[in-house]
Amino acid sequence: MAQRNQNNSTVTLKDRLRALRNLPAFFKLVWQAGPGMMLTNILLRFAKASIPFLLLYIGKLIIDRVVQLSTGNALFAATEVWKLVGVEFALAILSDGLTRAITLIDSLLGDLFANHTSVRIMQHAAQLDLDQFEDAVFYDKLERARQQTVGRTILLSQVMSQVQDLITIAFLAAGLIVFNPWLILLLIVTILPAFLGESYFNDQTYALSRRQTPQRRELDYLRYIGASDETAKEIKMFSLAGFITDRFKVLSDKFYVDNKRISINRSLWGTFFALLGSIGYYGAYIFIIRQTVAGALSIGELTFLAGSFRQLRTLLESILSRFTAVSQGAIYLTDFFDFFEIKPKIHNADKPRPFPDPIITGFTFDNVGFKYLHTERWANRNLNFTLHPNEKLALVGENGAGKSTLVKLLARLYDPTEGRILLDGYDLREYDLNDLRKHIGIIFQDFLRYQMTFSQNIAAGNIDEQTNEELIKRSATQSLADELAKKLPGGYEQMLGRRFAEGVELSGGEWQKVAIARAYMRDAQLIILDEPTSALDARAEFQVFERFTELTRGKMAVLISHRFSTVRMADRIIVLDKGEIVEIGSHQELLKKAGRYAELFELQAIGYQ
Ligand SMILES: Nc1ncnc2c1ncn2[C@@H]1O[C@H](COP(=O)(O)OP(=O)(O)OP(=O)(O)O)[C@@H](O)[C@H]1O
Repeated sequence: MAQRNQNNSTVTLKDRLRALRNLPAFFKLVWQAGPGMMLTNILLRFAKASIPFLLLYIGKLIIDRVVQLSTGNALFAATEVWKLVGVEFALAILSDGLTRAITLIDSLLGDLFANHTSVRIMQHAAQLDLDQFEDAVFYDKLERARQQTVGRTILLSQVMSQVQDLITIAFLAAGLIVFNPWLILLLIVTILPAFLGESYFNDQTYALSRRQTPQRRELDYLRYIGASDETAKEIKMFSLAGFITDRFKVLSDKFYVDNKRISINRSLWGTFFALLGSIGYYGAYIFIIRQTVAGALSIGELTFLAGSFRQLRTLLESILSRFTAVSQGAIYLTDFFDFFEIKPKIHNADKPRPFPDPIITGFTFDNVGFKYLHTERWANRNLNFTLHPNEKLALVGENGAGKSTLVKLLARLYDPTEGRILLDGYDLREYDLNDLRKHIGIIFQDFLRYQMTFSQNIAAGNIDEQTNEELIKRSATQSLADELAKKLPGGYEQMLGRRFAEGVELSGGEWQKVAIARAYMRDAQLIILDEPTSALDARAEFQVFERFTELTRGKMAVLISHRFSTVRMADRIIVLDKGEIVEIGSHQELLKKAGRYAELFELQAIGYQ
């Protein structure tokens, strides 16, 4: 793919020409979106390309015959003129029909292309790593790629029209060359300034649009927090609406001013260049008239040549300005293809090791350390421990101690920055990523509240089983969500959330029960619960964990919780501080040790008194 310096927003002619190399890949995508339609489009455009020349030529024949008939010099019958008029009429109708058919197919193909590429973007985004989603540069690329799905459909008709116009020009130019090749030169000289002006302003627009990407994302974000069901509560209570709309206004006004400056310049220069074009045309026109008056041309030839010249001018002008638009489109395409060039760092081993079922020795952290992208601080460091089969491990520590990071490493959402995690003695990276994830059931503290049905919210834990009502019901029963379903008017088919019609909003704890059911949807060997019970009332949490212990018997489990009543149920507890393990042992052992755990435990006990 054409590459360009990401930090440099100015575009050279070389960049433009290089960007044209994106076109074959682009057309391949269009072809994949709708092969039949693309072929029809090409054929129709070929047919349409020949019509302007035919119309002019038949016009010339008609005029010459009419002149001869009117001066009484005709050597043919008057009906011949009517036949020609009939042919011209048929061609005019055909031309109109072709234009409509082409426009229709362009727009249908455009829709297909937009759908096809949106799906491709979603598929590709799904393969990428979590840390790529946490990177602003990545979001800029994603945003630009998304813009291309709709924006580029116009490129398709532009390139096709370009080819069509080139064919029409070839026909018309052949006629002019026979008469006087200098006219063609005159034509090009008068049009060139317009072309250069057009390309200059396109460069400016593109550079501006690139510079504006982060602000455009900010505008989208402001639009979202300014008016959405998830944000309305807080925005109202903190009276943030004014703050948000002011920021929106400042940004959008700046957009407006920047765009206005370019648009005005473009339109002033455009007027001047159009004037040059008109001077060229009338120069040629005068020349043709003089030739006709001198008797070197017939009246029919006069109309044919003047018509050809006028049409050529329009066509050349649009071809040249379209060239800048096409190369511009091709440059935007670089952004689109750049997005597909982003490859996940976390991927499958070439020959993955078969996943152990059952796991024999467990997961071993061997001096594991991890730093998030673009940060200098270690979120986890010097982690050395083994999670044994059948073991229930709890992670405790203050906010930011590195608990969630540890479980994300375990699930290979990130790979360690140093050290390694072993599963049954082999690096986690040697196993198939899908196998690993299939054997892990994980519920995050910031789990998703899908604006879908109750049943789909649970099936999300194992979407292959989305029609397995029995499994869904059993999982719901295990997480106490089943009682909730009984209270909902739509039962398991109840739409949840407020975003769509007839949706019912749940309380924080109710959502957690639904989310926990997802963990039971798969027969995972390791279940991780990252604080999903924080909003449950004391009785519900006790019941959830009582069942959890029962249901995960024979399995490995990792729990993150700030409630010691829950934590103490674990076989072993790891106490983390600033990313490192400070203590490890059972509840009793750690209490006896009278260290950090005992201190935190005491603090909570005092709080409950
Ligand atoms: N996506 C991220 N990018 C950069 N830094 C992060 C990211 N997620 C977490 N951190 C940082 O890593 C450190 C550990 O965070 P982590 O979420 O693992 O803590 P935690 O112990 O789970 O905290 P809590 O109890 O508040 O959930 C924190 O200092 C946090 O700021």
